[in-house]
Amino acid sequence: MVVSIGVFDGVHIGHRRVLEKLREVASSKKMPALVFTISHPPEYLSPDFPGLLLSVEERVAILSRFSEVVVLDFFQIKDLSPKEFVEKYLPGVFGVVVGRDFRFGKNAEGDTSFLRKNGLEVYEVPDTIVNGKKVSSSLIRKLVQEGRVEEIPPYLGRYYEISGIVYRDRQFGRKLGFPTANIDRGREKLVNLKNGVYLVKVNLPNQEEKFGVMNVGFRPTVSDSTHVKYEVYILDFEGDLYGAHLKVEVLKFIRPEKKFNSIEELKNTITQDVETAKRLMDDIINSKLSRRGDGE
Ligand SMILES: Cc1cc2nc3c(=O)[nH]c(=O)nc-3n(C[C@H](O)[C@H](O)[C@H](O)COP(=O)(O)O)c2cc1C
Ligand SMILES: Nc1ncnc2c1ncn2[C@@H]1O[C@H](COP(=O)(O)OP(=O)(O)O)[C@@H](O)[C@H]1O
Repeated sequence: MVVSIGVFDGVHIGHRRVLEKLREVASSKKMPALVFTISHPPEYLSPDFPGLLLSVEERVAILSRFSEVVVLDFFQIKDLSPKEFVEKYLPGVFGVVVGRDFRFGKNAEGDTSFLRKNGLEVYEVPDTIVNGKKVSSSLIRKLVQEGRVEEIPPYLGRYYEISGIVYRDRQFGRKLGFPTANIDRGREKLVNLKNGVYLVKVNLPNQEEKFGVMNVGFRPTVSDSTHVKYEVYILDFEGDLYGAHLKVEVLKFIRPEKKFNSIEELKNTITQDVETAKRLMDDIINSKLSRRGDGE
């Protein structure tokens, strides 16, 4: 068997190169491939850690498109010596495909030379560089936190996406004329987008895709909560989404969140946000159509 080991948070294009190499080595050796994904990075324990890009379930769902996947609980492996790690997880393994600087075990004492000494073939995949920068989960987390979502696709390989179950709230949105699906992102500590309004594309449970406007933040006009809320007003949609699982691609930052002096001002601004979103949506649709017209 050939394995890959790492956190793989985000499953970005650098991770994808490692996964492609894993598949290539496994098929050339006619061996099965397996990814060990470590539930959390060591930085998770630091108070400064901004949060994961994906929940472990979301990550496993993406990794499963490339290979069989097994989750290693970080809290169970973090104190193993390199020798204990190899004995416990790598018996019978032929080779290991990892990124550069791969470390494992207690105090990150294990490295690729330790693996080689223990008879394993090691395939090290070089760093992936985009725009002169090394692609990394921490670089993408920073772009998410700064709301720079349009800059994310070259590193992540797709737009940043949030997902979760739609929950019921106090139903003020529909009174305002803009019902919003509130998304519960789950219990995991996930990175938060900068507070503000975004153009998004929503994947509905029936696989239909709709554009929308998402507000991320505390809703200072109507609440004094400090819990970050994710809520989406879906364009050209009517229906009940309570309990549904939504995936939301975050395409563009529109404006920061504001505290308005009246509900009327809030309502007028949301009306403008919807106009802005419709214009941007038309631009996206037209640019796709014209690209198709170029005969690509
Ligand atoms: C496009 C959009 C932009 C929003 N912008 C703001 C904002 O700048 N400030 C704010 O306090 N609330 C903002 N909100 C949140 C509204 O206050 C919230 O949707 C409304 O109070 C309904 O809340 P409910 O989910 O509790 O029913 C925005 C909502 C949407 C859909
Ligand atoms: N265009 C739409 N965009 C988002 N949600 C909608 C839309 N039309 C209907 N809904 C439904 O309305 C609910 C949101 O209404 P809202 O009054 O904001 O209530 P709540 O405070 O419970 O979120 C959504 O969860 C969904 O079920």
